[in-house]
Amino acid sequence: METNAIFRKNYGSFRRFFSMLGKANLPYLWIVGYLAASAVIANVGVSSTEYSAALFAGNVGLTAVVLPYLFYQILSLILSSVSGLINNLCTARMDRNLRRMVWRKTVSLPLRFYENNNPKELLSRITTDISSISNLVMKVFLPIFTTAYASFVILQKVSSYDGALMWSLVAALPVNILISFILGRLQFGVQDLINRRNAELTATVAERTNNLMLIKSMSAEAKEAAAGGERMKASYRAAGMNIWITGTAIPIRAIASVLQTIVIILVGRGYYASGALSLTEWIAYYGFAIQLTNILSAYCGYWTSFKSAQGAVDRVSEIMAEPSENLNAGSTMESPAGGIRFEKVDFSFGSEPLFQGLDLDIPAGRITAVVGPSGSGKTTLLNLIDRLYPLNGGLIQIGGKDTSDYSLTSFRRALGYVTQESVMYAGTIRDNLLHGLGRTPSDEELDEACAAVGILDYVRRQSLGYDAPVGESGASLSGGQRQRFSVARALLKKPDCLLLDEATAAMDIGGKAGVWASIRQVMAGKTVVYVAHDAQTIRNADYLIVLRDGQVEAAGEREDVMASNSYCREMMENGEEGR
Ligand SMILES: Nc1ncnc2c1ncn2[C@@H]1O[C@H](COP(=O)(O)OP(=O)(O)OP(=O)(O)O)[C@@H](O)[C@H]1O
Repeated sequence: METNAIFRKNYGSFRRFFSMLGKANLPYLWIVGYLAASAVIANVGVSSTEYSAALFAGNVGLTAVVLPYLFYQILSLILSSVSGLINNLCTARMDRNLRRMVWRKTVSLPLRFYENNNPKELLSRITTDISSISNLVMKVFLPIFTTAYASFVILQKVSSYDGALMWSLVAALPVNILISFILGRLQFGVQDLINRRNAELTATVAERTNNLMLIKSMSAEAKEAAAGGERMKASYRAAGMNIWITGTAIPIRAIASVLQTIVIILVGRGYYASGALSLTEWIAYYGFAIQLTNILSAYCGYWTSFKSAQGAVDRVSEIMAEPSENLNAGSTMESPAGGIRFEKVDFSFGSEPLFQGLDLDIPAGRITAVVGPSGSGKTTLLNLIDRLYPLNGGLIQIGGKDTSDYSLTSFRRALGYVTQESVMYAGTIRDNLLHGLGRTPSDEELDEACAAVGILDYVRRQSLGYDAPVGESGASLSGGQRQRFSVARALLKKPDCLLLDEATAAMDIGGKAGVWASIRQVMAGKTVVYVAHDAQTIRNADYLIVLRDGQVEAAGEREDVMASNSYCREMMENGEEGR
């Protein structure tokens, strides 16, 4: 999306970029090794050029010229291979470290961040953009030093032949630099466009492959194929522009290089003709001048990478500059026992407020159902209790203490929360049950939790038991089975406060009853808050809260509210009819 905050056009934030690099734990030792190897290569290159000049000037003495020439040639070859290897290793390590850093940041950003930025586009941040940044460091920033040193060594040598010659050579060099600079600016714009188009394509493919079932059930294959095709066409167009610009740049650079060579010859020939240079020096001068041109042309090619990476730098450093959730600030929540109180809570997702001055009491040690029409704010209420979003105003207390006083990590660990989606990851049943648990329970304890939610028989039927894979996002499980494992995972936390968002909605009637009997038993004397949509589930509550448009319409003992509240009565009547 062009309007996406990640893509805001705000280039040039190098302070943020260097602060990001500072945190990335770069492979400094390898970098020093690369710089040292480059310095040695520069000096070896000078010796090698001088011996080759002597050789081609007719000095063919075996020990004085030929053997040293061969020695420096071979040494230069070996050192160039080693330095190339180190450079590639550095780039790979930098990729790894930067990806780790951005990924750590990504998972620690507040949910609010993802309201404004498409999470799927972050895939490209972690893949393509990080590669551009590693390239930028290894192919642009470090070569500033290696190129400068190599140029210095060469110019120093030329000036040892004749100082004026050295300055004439320096004056002749900027032709190539100017051309590369102009081409670099052109390529930057196109490369940035390619990155954005690829990010959009990745986001589309990731989202659609997650929802293949919907696409098939809606017979939307042709429409989705066409929509994906449009994204691919946009990527292709951007790549096509890049190919044209790069294709045009090659002959322009070649012409510039020929012109440069002519200028070099014109500059040096006068010195040779006047006898200021010997034949060997004249050949060496030519070799040095060509080397210098090649070094600077290559560096100006890196400048193109620099311009291309600027967009990536901006996007990634913007993510890194986003404030993370402060997970560890505050006191440690030992046990969220006690009633939950909302005091004048204000909350909104956008400009429209969802809750305004919401006051609400959820009793301790009892089972409370939250009901209400779709969109009335039930899920958000649970999310706010779990502190997944910061409040705009007011406070939420548990047991008389402001929940924001506790560290987020200890607070969320102490609460059990089964969300509406029953999220499962690719992995084994055990991986999913232990996710975020912070301890390794015995198989007996796992059996107990699975028996409580009626899924133990299923586990026993698997030849691998708890080590059976569940497929991508739990694809090999039914909706009801996913919910049972999700509830088991929450029960294994042994929470003093359990939040359930339609956590039994996909289960059969008998299964629901069994799971609720277990929840009542396991959570006896502890606080349970759940969102319910159907008559059967409502019956499991002791206490009932009816939400409507972000307001509490009714709250009290279940029987009282069911008898007095029109929404509940209607719900029960529909529920009875349905059975
Ligand atoms: N991440 C979000 N970004 C923006 N608006 C949101 C977000 N989540 C919920 N909303 C809006 O907040 C309101 C309350 O949503 P919520 O999911 O809490 O309702 P609900 O009562 O749980 O609904 P349902 O019974 O359908 O699950 C809705 O208008 C919804 O559109």
